[in-house]
Amino acid sequence: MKGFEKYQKTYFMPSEATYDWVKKDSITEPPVWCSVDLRDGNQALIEPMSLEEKVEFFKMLVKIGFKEIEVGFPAASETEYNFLRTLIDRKLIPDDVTVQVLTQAREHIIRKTFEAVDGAPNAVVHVYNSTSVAQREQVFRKSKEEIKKIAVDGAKLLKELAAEVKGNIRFEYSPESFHGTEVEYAVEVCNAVLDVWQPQADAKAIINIPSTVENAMPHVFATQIEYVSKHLKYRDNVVLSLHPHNDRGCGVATAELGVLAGADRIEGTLFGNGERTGNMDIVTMAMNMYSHGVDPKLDFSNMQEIADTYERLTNMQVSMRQPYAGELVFTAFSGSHQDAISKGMAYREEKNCEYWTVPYLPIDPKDVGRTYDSDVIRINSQSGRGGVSYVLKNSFGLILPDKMKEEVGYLMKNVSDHRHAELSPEDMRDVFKETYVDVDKKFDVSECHFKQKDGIGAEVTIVADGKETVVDSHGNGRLNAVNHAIKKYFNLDYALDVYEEHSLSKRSDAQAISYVGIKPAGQEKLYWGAGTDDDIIKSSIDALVNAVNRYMENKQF
Ligand SMILES: CC(=O)SCCNC(=O)CCNC(=O)[C@H](O)C(C)(C)COP(=O)(O)OP(=O)(O)OC[C@H]1O[C@@H](n2cnc3c(N)ncnc32)[C@H](O)[C@@H]1OP(=O)(O)O
Ligand SMILES: CC(C)C(=O)C(=O)O
Ligand SMILES: [Mg+2]
Repeated sequence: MKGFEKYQKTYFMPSEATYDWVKKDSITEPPVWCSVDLRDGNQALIEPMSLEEKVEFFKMLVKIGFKEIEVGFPAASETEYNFLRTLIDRKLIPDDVTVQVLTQAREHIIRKTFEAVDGAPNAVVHVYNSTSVAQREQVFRKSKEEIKKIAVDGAKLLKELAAEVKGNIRFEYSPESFHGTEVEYAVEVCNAVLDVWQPQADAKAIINIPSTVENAMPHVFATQIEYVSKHLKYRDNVVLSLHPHNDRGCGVATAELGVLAGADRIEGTLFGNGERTGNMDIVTMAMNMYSHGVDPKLDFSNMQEIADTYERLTNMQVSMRQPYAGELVFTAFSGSHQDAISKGMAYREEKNCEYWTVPYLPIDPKDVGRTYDSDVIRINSQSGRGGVSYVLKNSFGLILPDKMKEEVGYLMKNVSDHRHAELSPEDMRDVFKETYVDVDKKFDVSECHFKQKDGIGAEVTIVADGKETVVDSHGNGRLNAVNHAIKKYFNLDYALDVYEEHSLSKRSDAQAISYVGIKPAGQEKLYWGAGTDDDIIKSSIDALVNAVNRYMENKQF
C-alpha cells in the first residue's frame, strides 16, 4: 500500500526495559475498576447525554458494581456541571462510591471543577496535561521543564482547593498522550506531581497512565508500565491506574498486560465506547477474568438489559460480534461447531461436570442471561446433523433416530441454501412435517383390525387408486403385521430397519411421534417417514405408510 513511508514508530521504550510481567500467566484478582463512560465515553458521542440520561447511566453503573465513576468534566458545559451538582444535591452517590471529575491543568478550569465537586462525600479530582513530544512541540510549544511546570502548578492548586471544599477529595494525575512521551520523562513529571501531593497510606494518589492514542503493541505498553511502576516515588501510596484506548484494536490486551506489569486500577468504558475507536472495554476484560474463574466484582449477568440501556442512552450500537454481549457471540451456524457443542452439552449433563468445558463456548451463555434454545445453535446452509437434531430436540422435543439425523441435516441445509435464509426452529419443524409427516400419498391404510393369534393377525384396509382392499396378514407385532400387508399388496421387497417412538411431552395424554426407516433390498440408504397421533399404534402405522410412500416416490436426500 502506497504511503507507508510517511509513518514511523512513535513510542519510546524505557531505557532499562524489564520484562518481569512476562513471567505471570494470569490475573488473579480484579483491579480497581473506574468507569469513564460518563466522561470519555460521553465526550465522544455525536450528542452527549442529557442530565437525566447521565443520571440513568450512573445508576446502571452503580448497579453493575462500579465503585469509582468518572462522572464528567464539570467545566465543559452547564449539563456537565449540573449533573455533578444533581448527584450531590439529590444524594444519588452511594456511600461506597467515589465520583471522579476531570480538569485541565488551567486555573479557572480547576476552580470551576472544585465549585462543582464541593460537598461530594468521596471524590477524585483528576488533572491532566499532555506530555508527548508531538504536543510539546506542536500544541504547547513549550520545553520539558515548562510542561512539567503546568503539571506541578495544577497539582498545587488541587491541593490548595481541596482543603477549602467539603467532602473527602483524592487526587489523580495523567500525563496525557503518554503513548508518545519518553517514559523516563513521564515518570519525572509524575514524580514531581507526587512531590506536591505527598501521598499517604490513608490518602493515596492516583497516577493514571493513558495510551491516549494506542500506538504500540500491548507488550510495549506493559514494558513501559513495568518501568513506571518500578520508578514511581511513594509507590506504596500510589494507585497506578491505566487508561487504554483502542486505536490498534488492542485496548483490552493493553489493559491486561498492564495489570500483569503492576497496574492496580483500570479506567475504561462499557463495550469500549470512547474517543475514535473507543476506550478499553471493561465488559470484555471483566468477563475474560470471569472465564478464568476469577470474580471480577462487576455483575454482567443481565447483559442484554445493560446493552439495551447503553444503546438507548448513547445512540451507539453493540456489535453482533461484541465479546460476551453481541447477538451472535454464542451462536454456532456451522455443522462441526454445532455437533461439538451439542455433544459437549450432553457430556456436561451426563457427567455432572464441575467446570465449564463445552467446546466453542468460552463461557456458559446462561451466565450472561442467554438461552441455549435460541442463542447457541442456529441453522443455515453451513449447519449439520448435530445442530439440526439439537434444535429439533430442544425446541420441539423431537428425538430423531441416530440413523435419520444425517438425512434430516442435509434436508434442512438444502432448504436453507435454496431459500438463502436462516431457518428458524419453527421453519425446521414445518419442513420436517411437510417432508416426513404430511407426505403426498399413492396409498393409505384406512383401517386395521388386530387379533391375538400366534403373534398378531391383522385385517388391513389399504386405499390405493381410489379403491379399498382388505388384506389379511400376520406378524410378531401390530406394526409388523401391517408392514407385511403393505409388502404383500404392492409386492415390495424392503426391510423395516428402524422403528422408534416417544411421546412429545411428559403428560400422559401427550401425542406420540414415531419414526420408521425402511431399507429396500440391495440398497444401503433408508427411506424415512414419521407419524404423530394420540395413539402410539396409529402414529407408528402412519410413519410406516409415509416411509413406504416416499420409497415408492423415490424420495431421499
Ligand atoms: C485525551 C482526553 O480525553 S482529554 C479530555 C478532553 N475532553 C474535553 O476536552 C472535553 C471538555 N472540554 C471543554 O469543554 C473545553 O475544552 C474546555 C471548556 C475545558 C476548555 O475550553 P477552552 O478554554 O476553549 O480551551 P481548549 O480546550 O480549546 O484548550 C485550549 C487551550 O488550553 C490549553 N490546554 C489544553 N489542555 C490543557 C491541559 N490539560 N492543561 C493545561 N492547558 C491545556 C491549550 O494549550 C490551549 O492553550 P492556548 O490557547 O494558550 O494555546
Ligand atoms: C484525560 C486522559 C486520561 C484521557 O482521557 C486520555 O489520555 O485518553
Ligand atoms: Mg481517554
